[in-house]
Amino acid sequence: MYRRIHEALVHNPPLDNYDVFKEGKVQSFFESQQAIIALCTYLQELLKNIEDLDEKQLQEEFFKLLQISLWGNKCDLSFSAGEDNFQKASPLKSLDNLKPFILVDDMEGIWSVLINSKKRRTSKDVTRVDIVLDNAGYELITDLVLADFLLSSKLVTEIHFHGKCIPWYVSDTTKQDFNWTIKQLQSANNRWMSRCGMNWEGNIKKGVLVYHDHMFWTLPHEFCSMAQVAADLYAELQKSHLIIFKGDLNYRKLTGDRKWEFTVPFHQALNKFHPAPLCSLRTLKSDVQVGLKPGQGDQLVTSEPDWMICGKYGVVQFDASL
Ligand SMILES: O=P(O)(O)OC[C@H]1O[C@](O)(CO)[C@@H](O)[C@@H]1O
Repeated sequence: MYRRIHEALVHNPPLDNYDVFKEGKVQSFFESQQAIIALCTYLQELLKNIEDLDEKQLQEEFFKLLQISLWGNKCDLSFSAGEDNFQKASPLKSLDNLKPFILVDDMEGIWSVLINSKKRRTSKDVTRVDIVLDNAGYELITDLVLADFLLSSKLVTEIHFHGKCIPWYVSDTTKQDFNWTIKQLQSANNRWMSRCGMNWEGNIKKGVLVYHDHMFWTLPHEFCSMAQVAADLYAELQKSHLIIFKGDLNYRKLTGDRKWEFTVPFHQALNKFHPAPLCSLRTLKSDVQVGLKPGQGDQLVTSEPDWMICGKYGVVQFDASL
């Protein structure tokens, strides 16, 4: 459907660049303004003392921002059928209450990759994290905040974002959305927001924050076929130390969208897709889930029949093997 909409527009200049979902995405950004201010303020305060944080404190901050990025995935215009589901509550205050809804928590494994690579790094080495983006609006801000923290803490030296070439699943991020968001922050009437926008623009200019897009992300293939279907993209991802896949649709494509038993290991469901250590930050909106403990899924089926599609639960799921 999204390709059809794109096709209809692309053949009809001057509408060929028109994004029919732009209005919804812009509204989602402005409706989440208080949450965005809270996040930008938190980040700027954190950056003031980032050099003084010890390893434990750095880990705590990383876990917080990773969870913020996970729950940012609740804000999605395809899930809410275009209806209002913006981030209204303060994202930092709600983290403790949301913790019980994380069904798989592999944050420690992700941390090990980052801290070990920081410790091993010489001044010439690059540590690269790739973030395969999902929704624009509030979720994208959470991803940019996480990226800024990773760079500023020197846990990594480069962040590569991957977005969609055409408007997709209503609110998915395109290059236009990415650039628009950074411009909006720069010119915002709030000093912390504008400082974030200026820093991020600076990081783009320095080449440590890079935006990529590729048609593969809007083709129907499961990710285990990437090496054959899009060898160039697979080779690009192989340069990464950690790939973060955001959102439900990416999870479906990681696991081949099959009706797996809940206890099947994530590694098995990836079906040999291992360009680099990878993780998924996803709130559950569709009926595929792997890597649960025995009985965990069955218990939820009984207590909450719509647990897989209601967007209330989340996973931080990691696979290290190559
Ligand atoms: O933006 P996300 O997290 O990828 O969610 C998209 C999901 O929303 C839906 O469009 C509706 O739930 C699913 O088909 C799809 O997997």
